[in-house]
Order: sequence, then C-alpha cells, then structure tokens
Amino acid sequence: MSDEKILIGVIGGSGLYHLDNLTFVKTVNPETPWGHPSSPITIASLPSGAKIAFLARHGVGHSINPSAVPGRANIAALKSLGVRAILAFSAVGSLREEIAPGSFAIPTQIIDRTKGIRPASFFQDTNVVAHAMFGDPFSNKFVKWLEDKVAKALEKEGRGVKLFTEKCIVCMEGPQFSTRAESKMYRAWGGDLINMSVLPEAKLAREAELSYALIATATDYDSWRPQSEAVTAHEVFKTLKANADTSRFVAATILEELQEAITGENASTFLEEVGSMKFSIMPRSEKQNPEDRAKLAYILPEYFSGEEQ
Ligand SMILES: CSC[C@H]1O[C@H](OP(=O)(O)O)[C@H](O)[C@@H]1O
Ligand SMILES: Nc1ncnc2[nH]cnc12
Repeated sequence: MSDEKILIGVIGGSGLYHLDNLTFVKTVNPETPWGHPSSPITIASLPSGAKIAFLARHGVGHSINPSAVPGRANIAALKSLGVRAILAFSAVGSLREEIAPGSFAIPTQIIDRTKGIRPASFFQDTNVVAHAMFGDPFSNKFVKWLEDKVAKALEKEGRGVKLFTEKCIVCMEGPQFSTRAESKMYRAWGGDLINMSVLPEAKLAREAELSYALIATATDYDSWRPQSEAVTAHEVFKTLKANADTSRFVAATILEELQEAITGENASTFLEEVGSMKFSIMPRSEKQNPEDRAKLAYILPEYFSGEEQ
C-alpha cells in the first residue's frame, strides 16, 4: 500500500456489492483492533486518478446479517486508509405514501430502535469515557451538499427517480421486519423511512470524526398500509437491482466533485467533524489503561497516541 491517502469511503448496502462502473485498482483487508471489516475493501480510481474505498456492508455475498455487521472494524478500517467522508447507501422501507419504492431520500434524523446488542461505541469496554455529540446524526454540510448533487445526478440519469430530503429514518434491530402495529407507531413518531443498518454506523463515524451521510433507496412500503401485503424480502428484491444501478450512476457522477470539495479551500468547513471529539472525551477520572489508549489511537491518534495526559 502506498502512502497515498484515500479520502472518500463508500459503504454499499443490500443489492450494492460493488461499484464496477469505477476503475478497479486492488483490494485491501486491514486488521483493526476490532477485527476485519465486513469484506475486503475495494480501492477504485475516479477519472482524475483520485482513489476511493468501497466496502460492502453485508459482505460481497451478503452473508452478514444486520445485527452482526462489524461496524467498528468497518469504520476503523476506512479511517486507517485516510478516509474523511463516508457516503453510505441503504435499502430502506418507506413509511410515507409519497416516498414510493424506487425513490431516493437523504435523511437528516434517526430514531434508534436497535436493541443494544450491537457494539455501538469505540469506547465500549475501555475505561475511557466519551459522549459524542449526536443531535444532528448526519453531517449537516455534507448532507446539504449532497442534496443538490444527488438531485442533479438523478435528473441526468433521466429515469425519473424522485429525491426526498430532510427525512427521519428509523433503525430497527431485525432481522425480522416490523409488525403492522410497529410500522404505524413509527409513522406516528415522525419516521419516514426504516432500515436495519444506519446505526451504529453513523454513531461510530461520528466518534471517529468522519463526515457521514446516507443515501436511502426505498424498496417497499413496510407494513403500515392497511390494504397491502406486509413487506417481504421478495418484495424488497423487486426494486433492489434498479436502485443499485441508480446508486452506481449517482456515485460515479458525484464522487469526483466530492473529492474536490474535501480537498479544496473550504475543506475544513466541509469536514466539520474533525476536532469534534476533543470536547466529548471526559477528563480523566481514572488512570487510562495504556492498552485502551493504544486501541483508541487507531481511530483518534490526535488524542491517544501520545503520552497519557
Ligand atoms: C434485504 S431487506 C433488509 C436489509 O436491507 C437493508 O440493508 P442495507 O441497509 O445494508 O441496505 C436493511 O437495513 C436490512 O439490513
Ligand atoms: N421495510 C423494511 N424494514 C427494515 N429494513 C428494510 N430495508 C428495506 N426495507 C426495509
């Protein structure tokens, strides 16, 4: 591996297991203190020659269920390559009539309905305490930038895919889908979309000071519509391929500009998470364990690689 930093990470979800419309360079499989990522990471090059890193969240053969995705290894592995911004894709259910299957959405809020069985913090099982800011779970500036670029890319594609913005996504545990009662409850709570994987991914990206945004691709109406069948995996598969094709088109269209945005003169305002953990790590109340510090230095070298402070 050369020292060249790869600044953009793309995480593909159900149906999006590769970005084969970009030029393949190689695969890498970093071992992190939290183990290996879901699958070897593909390094691909953009027309300008800049490289991006692509990771299939459930493994290339979709063999990892949502509760078992190694979120910490995935985020840590991407950060170890130099990644600063993660563009994640996810197949989601729609909780709103207007968000028809085949639509794309960029959420700005999350409701957590995972069940505490997924390791959700790099600080878990260490004696270092940190409380990351998470009021805005996605990176505001990245999201705003993305809304405009994705809208233009969808227009360019010309298949009539609609884009919805400022939506709230519910992240449930799974692997079973929701009951009709739950689906209706999520609507009453203000949920617009539902998936099983935006958490803890978004939380871990925040702890690692990475910018993170999600492109949610609707595959079904979940189970809230009284006259319709409740969602099944079969239903989801019907839209998965078309959504994946459009996702690849969107990625290829916007990644070059994203590379420019995060290397250009306004990069520091764009990458607003850098430095954010400084005020989240609690001043030491107990002696920090050197092994914990070494582990945490893998994702936050600025705070943990030096002598204990
Ligand atoms: C195949 S339906 C349920 C499955 O699809 C979504 O995966 P991803 O977010 O990785 O695209 C959802 O979150 C569930 O994991
Ligand atoms: N209805 C649904 N519920 C949870 N995750 C999903 N992914 C795609 N559709 C979904």
